[in-house]
Amino acid sequence: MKRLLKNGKVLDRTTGELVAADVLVEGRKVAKIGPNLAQNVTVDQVVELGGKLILPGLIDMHIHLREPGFEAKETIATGTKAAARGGFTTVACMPNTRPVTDQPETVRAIREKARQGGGARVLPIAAITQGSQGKELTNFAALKEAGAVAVSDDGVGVQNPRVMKEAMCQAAQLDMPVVAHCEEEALLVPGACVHDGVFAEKHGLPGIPSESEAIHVGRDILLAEDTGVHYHVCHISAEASVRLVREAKSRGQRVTAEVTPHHLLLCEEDIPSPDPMFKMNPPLRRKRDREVLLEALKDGTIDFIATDHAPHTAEEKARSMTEAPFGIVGLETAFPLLYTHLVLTGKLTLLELVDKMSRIPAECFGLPYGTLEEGKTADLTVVDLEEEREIHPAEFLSKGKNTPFAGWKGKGWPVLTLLEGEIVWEQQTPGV
Ligand SMILES: NC(=O)N[C@@H](CC(=O)O)C(=O)O
Ligand SMILES: [Zn+2]
Ligand SMILES: [Zn+2]
Repeated sequence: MKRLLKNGKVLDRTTGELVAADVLVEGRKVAKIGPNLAQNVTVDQVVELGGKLILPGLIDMHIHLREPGFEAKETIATGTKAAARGGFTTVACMPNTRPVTDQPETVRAIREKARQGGGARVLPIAAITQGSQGKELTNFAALKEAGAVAVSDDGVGVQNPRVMKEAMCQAAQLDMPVVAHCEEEALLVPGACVHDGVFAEKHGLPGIPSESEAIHVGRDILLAEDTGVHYHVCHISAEASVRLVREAKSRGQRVTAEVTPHHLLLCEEDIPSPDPMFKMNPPLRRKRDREVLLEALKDGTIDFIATDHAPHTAEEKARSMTEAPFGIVGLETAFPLLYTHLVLTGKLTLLELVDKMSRIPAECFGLPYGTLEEGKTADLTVVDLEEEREIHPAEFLSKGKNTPFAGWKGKGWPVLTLLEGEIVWEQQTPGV
């Protein structure tokens, strides 16, 4: 199958400018990129792009697909469709399912289901400890052999430093990244649901202090130092955590970090009222933290963006601020939100944003995706940079409608997504 994406634009990596180009897809690969390719080839299908932007398929190294066990929140089928609609072609899913992804069979089952569902490439992340209980390590070698790309107990922090140290030693031997949800439970109070700051104070809500994150970041950097492990910090949110990662990187330690769109765009001051749509872990922190996260993303201290797409049911999110589960969805809004609020405002260049959502996560995890190049896998996302649209959660393909961004307007909507040369999502009616 030969497919020509005609009259598109691509990002010139040397100038950062948009240049007119066609992309010829042959089978699973990008065969050619250049102007007016139509003159020289016969193809099976021509897709007219009308000047829209062709990007490498986006990569999200932190999402929750909820299957097995929590299919009311999301399934592999709905989550990967949501990914495709958001322009993501590769997603890494966290192991806090039921059962927890702590067995090779579960890893294989997720990969098999994802292959059938077909919306996006799914890379399972397996648990560090059995049941993510923080006690007994899982069998990293067997999990890797089954296809796990990393280990994480996301959802909870590994409380015992001895367990974490042993995990790092074993992961280093197998060259598996240790992906850490950083949270020290000894610093938490029951019912803690928002940052321990002005909003918590105003509404009399129990707060989550920044140190509960940073103390694990610091601890883990120390523990990882002599092991040579690739240590990755999930959803970094606090200034102190950023400072610790920066120091580790300055010594050449193999530490990476991700930040979510919501921590880049929102802070505690933006929470209108005690509304569980603004409840996520880690919480929205101070304005100062948000500014530091953006600076750190720009200067490379924070490597890339991951959504932490965390779907929950309407019923669960209708509970009170202390009772509702943590987490918000992100796959279907990440690119337009960040394009509109970081690129169009001049805080990041388009090339920076795209790299931090494709090339860099791929490089950090050694994946052969994330760039638009001849000869590479044809994972592609076409984006409309012009049309402004409003976010309507009812239109999400994800089962989760839990977003604090409902009603926000933006540009930069993905309109066409190709996975290994096949169209996996295409926008039908404008405005949907
Ligand atoms: N981030 C969240 O608020 N929630 C995540 C868990 C997690 O990522 O720690 C979830 O699984 O719902
Ligand atoms: Zn987490
Ligand atoms: Zn998560």
